[in-house]
Amino acid sequence: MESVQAIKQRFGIIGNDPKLNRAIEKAIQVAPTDISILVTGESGVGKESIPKIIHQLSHRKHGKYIAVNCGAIPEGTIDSELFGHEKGAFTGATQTRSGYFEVADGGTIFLDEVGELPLTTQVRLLRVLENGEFIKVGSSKVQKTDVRIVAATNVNMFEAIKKERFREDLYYRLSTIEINLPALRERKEDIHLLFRKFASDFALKYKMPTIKLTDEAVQLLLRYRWNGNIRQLRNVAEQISVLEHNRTISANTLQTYLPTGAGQNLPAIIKESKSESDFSNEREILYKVLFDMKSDLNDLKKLTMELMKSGNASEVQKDNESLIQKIYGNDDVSDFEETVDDLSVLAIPEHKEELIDETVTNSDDKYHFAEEIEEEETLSLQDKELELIKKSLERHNGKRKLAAAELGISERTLYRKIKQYDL
Ligand SMILES: Nc1ncnc2c1ncn2[C@@H]1O[C@H](COP(=O)(O)OP(=O)(O)OP(=O)(O)O)[C@@H](O)[C@H]1O
Repeated sequence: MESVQAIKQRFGIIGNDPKLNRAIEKAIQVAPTDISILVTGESGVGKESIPKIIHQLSHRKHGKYIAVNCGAIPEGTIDSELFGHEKGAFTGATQTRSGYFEVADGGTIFLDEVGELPLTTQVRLLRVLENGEFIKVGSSKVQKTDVRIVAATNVNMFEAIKKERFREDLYYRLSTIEINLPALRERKEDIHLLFRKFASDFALKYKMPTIKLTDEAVQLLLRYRWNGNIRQLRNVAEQISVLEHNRTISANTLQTYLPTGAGQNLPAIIKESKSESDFSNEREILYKVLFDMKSDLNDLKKLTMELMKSGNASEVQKDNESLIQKIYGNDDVSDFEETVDDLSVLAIPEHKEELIDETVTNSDDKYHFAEEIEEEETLSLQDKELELIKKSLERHNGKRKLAAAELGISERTLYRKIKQYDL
């Protein structure tokens, strides 16, 4: 059996913390078995290395290893991604497609952010875990697969179970053995070690001398809370490596790279809250309004599509109560039915293609002009959206739930945006 030290070297894992060593040791022990593993720990602690170790040290190492980020796949397509679909199963399913569980037969699937799986997908997953069976979307044929599942989560699963967002039976089936990775703030000894490693990597990458922290800066580094864990430490090391001319970094300089939100354990410079939601100047408020409008517009688009499909306002209202509540606020929701009283206005024009053709041929210049303007606006809105999301996450110390509530979007949408913007 390979030693913990050898594994750390092989997988580029830095640190000597006993809890980290124990987690790696557990991964080595469980690898030869087919037991389902749940890797737990805050975001950015390095959970992704555990399934890789397990796969590489198992008899499945010549099989496929597929990592799936369950939070990043839209709810509507996740079943088809995981289990595949039959031709004609839904609009756009022009061909039969194999899902990850079919492709990874004989290998390992890593389900990252498993707590984000929709409940219907959880049922399918439970079946695979129990007897290796699954059914493609749109099919009635039961198929078999032999896949080892390693899942990971950074949310409190008991909370999710209590809120009925996660099935209890699936949780116990997934977490036969749990491997927990400690938060960076619990690994004080490793913080400076990791920082030095990242500083030397970035010096090499950017062909600049390695940055070095003064003793005071090291103390600050150790006191800081690192809510974003190793990912945040790495980002800070990269920013400083690129931006600072003076390669000796003082505590004051380091502090400018550390968000000073509440709970960050800093020699507190506490900002006074200026407004209810703390969007502190007019420009920000304006962006927030734009952001909200964009979100409402997307919600309205979704509702309109559903109305066009079903043609039945009260049915759509019943299925979308929370969305309607969100758009119409505390106003009487009968506004909604009034608004959509005349459904004919929503009918899709029968000669859609012809209409589009006309636009292109009759007013070619106008068409291109409109296209360019739209692109520019979209781009700048995207920047603002990114800026707002960053600010909100900073303000809430990386807590997505609070940031999503402040931004008025769902946690899933926020999660996708974090991945999209690589935050
Ligand atoms: N011990 C370590 N040594 C060196 N780099 C590490 C270590 N642990 C994590 N990293 C680096 O930190 C970053 C975050 O790690 P990773 O993506 O595995 O975190 P995670 O816990 O899976 O986060 P999330 O829950 O957000 O997916 C990666 O760039 C990874 O390479």
